[in-house]
Amino acid sequence: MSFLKIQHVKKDYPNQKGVIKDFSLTVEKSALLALIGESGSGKSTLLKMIAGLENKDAGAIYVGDLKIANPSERLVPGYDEVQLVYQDYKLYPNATVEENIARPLLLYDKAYREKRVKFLLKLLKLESFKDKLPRNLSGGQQQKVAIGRALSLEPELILLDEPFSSLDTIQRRELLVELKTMFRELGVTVVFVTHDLDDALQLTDQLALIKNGKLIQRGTAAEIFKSPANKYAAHLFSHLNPIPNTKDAYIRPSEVRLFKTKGLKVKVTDVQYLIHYNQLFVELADGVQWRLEDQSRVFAIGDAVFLQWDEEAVLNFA
Ligand SMILES: Nc1ncnc2c1ncn2[C@@H]1O[C@H](COP(=O)(O)OP(=O)(O)OP(=O)(O)O)[C@@H](O)[C@H]1O
Repeated sequence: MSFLKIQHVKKDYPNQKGVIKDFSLTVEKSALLALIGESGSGKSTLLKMIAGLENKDAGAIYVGDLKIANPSERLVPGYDEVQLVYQDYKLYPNATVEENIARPLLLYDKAYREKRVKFLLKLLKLESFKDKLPRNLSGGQQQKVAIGRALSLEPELILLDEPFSSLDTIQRRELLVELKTMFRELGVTVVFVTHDLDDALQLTDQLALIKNGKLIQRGTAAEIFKSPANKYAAHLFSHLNPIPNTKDAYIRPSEVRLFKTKGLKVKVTDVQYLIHYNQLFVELADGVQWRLEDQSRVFAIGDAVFLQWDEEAVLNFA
């Protein structure tokens, strides 16, 4: 059953119309969903509206049975049930890790507070850092404390707005894998905003693609890879080679087979050594540039390569 329901939400800013355009999306309870879109597509605005921290112009948002009101309708904006964590989420600099996580629980019973904080420190593997100040932690540990603080009030929905973008790739990937296990254990529902498909796939394979304030496609990574709704969705997964003499048809580099004879003849203009294959930059007869994957690393600059692919692999957007 749907847990988060976003129904026909619209948003204009005074100087920017159509930031969110008739946006509808549902997310199941305990699901982890990545909301992917390029910069300025409206991701942060949407998350803030889900958290009740930004006014919507139209539509409705429900978290379970809770109808999210606009901040203009409430004395204190936001909800304990929905926690938003973003990159600049500030920890209290002069409070320890333990105190930072306990802070939202100050009004709760002491025994409950201590039990909850102990549970979260263990869950986040921060027990041995509990007496440290944020500045003495790594970036990844600081983000875990921020997540611990967001989890302290037992929210049902966690919204992550690119909170890990300041971390290096290795730290970020490790943290995402760790968080995935933790979120699953807790059964909390998560919407993770990112513009990076690789990051999204570390946490989940449930994707929603947003462009210019509109939902482009919703599905698993495999579904969207196989049947992308448009060129934008297809392009998130890989480079697209335009097929000559077609209106809007493309083939992915990974779908093109390379031969020394027979097929479409192209010439190698550059070779790039990548981890799993050599990336070839090639030129077709009419000057069109393509990229190819040379798995056996046999072709060099100046070589002629002959290409073949299956018709079923062609992506047609005409
Ligand atoms: N408070 C605001 N007032 C006016 N315009 C805003 C405001 N917040 C965002 N915008 C504009 O709305 C559009 C969507 O912004 P938003 O931050 O939601 O996008 P985003 O997809 O999260 O982008 P990014 O990935 O860069 O954070 C942008 O064009 C932005 O300039």
